[in-house]
Amino acid sequence: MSFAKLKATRQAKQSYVSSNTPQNSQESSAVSPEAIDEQPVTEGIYKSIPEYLEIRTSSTSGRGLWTTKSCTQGQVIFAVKPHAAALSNARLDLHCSQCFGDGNNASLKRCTKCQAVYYCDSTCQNADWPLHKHECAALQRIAASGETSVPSEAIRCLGRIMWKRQKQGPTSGWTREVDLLQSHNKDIEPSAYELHTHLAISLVRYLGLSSPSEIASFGMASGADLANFVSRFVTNTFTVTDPSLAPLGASVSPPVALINHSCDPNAVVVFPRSRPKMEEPLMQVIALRDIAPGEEILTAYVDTTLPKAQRQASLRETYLFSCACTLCTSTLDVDPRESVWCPKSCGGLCPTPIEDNPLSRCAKCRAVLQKTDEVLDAVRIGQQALDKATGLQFSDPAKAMQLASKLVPILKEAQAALDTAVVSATKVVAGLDVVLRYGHPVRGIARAELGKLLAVDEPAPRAPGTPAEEAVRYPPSGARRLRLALETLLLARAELAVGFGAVNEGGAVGRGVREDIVRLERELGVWKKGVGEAWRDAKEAGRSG
Ligand SMILES: C[S@@+](CC[C@H](N)C(=O)[O-])C[C@H]1O[C@@H](n2cnc3c(N)ncnc32)[C@H](O)[C@@H]1O
Repeated sequence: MSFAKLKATRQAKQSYVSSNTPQNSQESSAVSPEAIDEQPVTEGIYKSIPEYLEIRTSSTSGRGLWTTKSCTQGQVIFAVKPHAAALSNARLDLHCSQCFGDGNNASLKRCTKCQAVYYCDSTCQNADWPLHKHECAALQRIAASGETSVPSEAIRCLGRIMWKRQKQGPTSGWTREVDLLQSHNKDIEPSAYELHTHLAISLVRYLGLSSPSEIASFGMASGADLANFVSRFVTNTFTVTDPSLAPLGASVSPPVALINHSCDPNAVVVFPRSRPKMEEPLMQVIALRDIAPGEEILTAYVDTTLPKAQRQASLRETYLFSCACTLCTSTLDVDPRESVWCPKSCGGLCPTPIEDNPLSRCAKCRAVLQKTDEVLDAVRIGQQALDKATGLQFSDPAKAMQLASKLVPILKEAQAALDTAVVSATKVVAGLDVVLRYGHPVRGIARAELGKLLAVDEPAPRAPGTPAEEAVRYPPSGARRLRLALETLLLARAELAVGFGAVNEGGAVGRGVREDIVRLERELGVWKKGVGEAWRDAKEAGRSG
């Protein structure tokens, strides 16, 4: 197709006609109803989006998805397989490159040609072959050139989209959806421009293109088209996660990418791994709360446990907008994301002291926060530890897993270490409860982890104290601890069923929690029986004595 024709096709795709305004709008909408002015022409595309979702366009946030029917909390609003997905380099030898599963701990089979990707079995390998045959040749070419590392997930994901669009053709629905992804090519900052240029150059090399004219075989007319394509990728890419939310790689799904952002979202995108493996990785958009007809579906693009300044900076840098959601415009005295618990334990919060203004009081009881230097140090050390742990999870997940698995035997042997871990996990859960909406998958996962820690066999359970002592002891010991573990896991299961979808039973983690609950109920039954028998024995001994 000629450049002029391509340009005309693109312009036709981007011409929008007027539409009705929505019936009503709710508080978490990214845009006010007055701002909704257009409805894009989308005939023949976005077929995976259910009929009750409408694409509407506004001058403030572009296209978005609006529901015309009520959605209930925990409902899967829609589920799609991404147009393309690629595992991160650190995950290549740990997961199947087709279904993204971990092969259920059985050994994965390596592609004998490129030696870079792995599969569960020949079924997964055959299913991936139509795309991997191009990728395999590209990876072999890159290795033969003396390059020791495999191209990044971004390049491999972009490569997959390019080969698929070559196969589908420029006018196919699949390609049109990709071409309609929002691009910020014209507005990007110089630093982002460098990143895009670097990605585009690496992509050209990966695809093995030796002249600009070869781009035409991918339905693109010029290097500028390629740069635009890269820009679209950056704005619309999603992280694929495993069922416990650990990052696995990058993906692109144009239907899901229609959803705009809010820091107080009414929906989440997760990969609960609830379907047969050939349908995975499947992205599922789940309602975090009941959503009324006429509301916009909104997800969060950034970590909403972060303070506003960090969220805004991240949104501006990658997505080029300033968020005006309910959370960002709220005038609350104290944001739990930037506060510490009241020193008098009244349940209130004190704004985190800052060096310029170390005086901080509890917003509820007005108690003054003492030792602010220590608080500032603790915040700094905590942030450094978090950055380090997150960095390791991305760069070397195998090492992160190895370190975590080394912890388990330590916890099983040292009561004090186990109790400290329980206390820390409890603080994480309490913190997440005040910053994230009920049912958010991060809350569900954290609560499941706490429940599992409480259920670990105590190496040296404490002898019971007086009822008054026991009432304030945390974590409790013995049967009280097991009961708390059970209650925590029941709460976790309920939250996971929201965040990962009710029909998915909370995804793989939710299903694991259900098994833990059954085990604990059995164990508690044994405790009860044991205690009952001990009472009976004692009574009988008393009678005969
Ligand atoms: C993944 S796309 C979302 C769909 C996009 N609106 C479209 O028309 O294709 C992300 C882009 O949408 C816009 N956007 C998303 N949420 C927004 C919001 N709350 N306010 C303003 N713009 C938003 C920004 O331009 C952002 O870079």
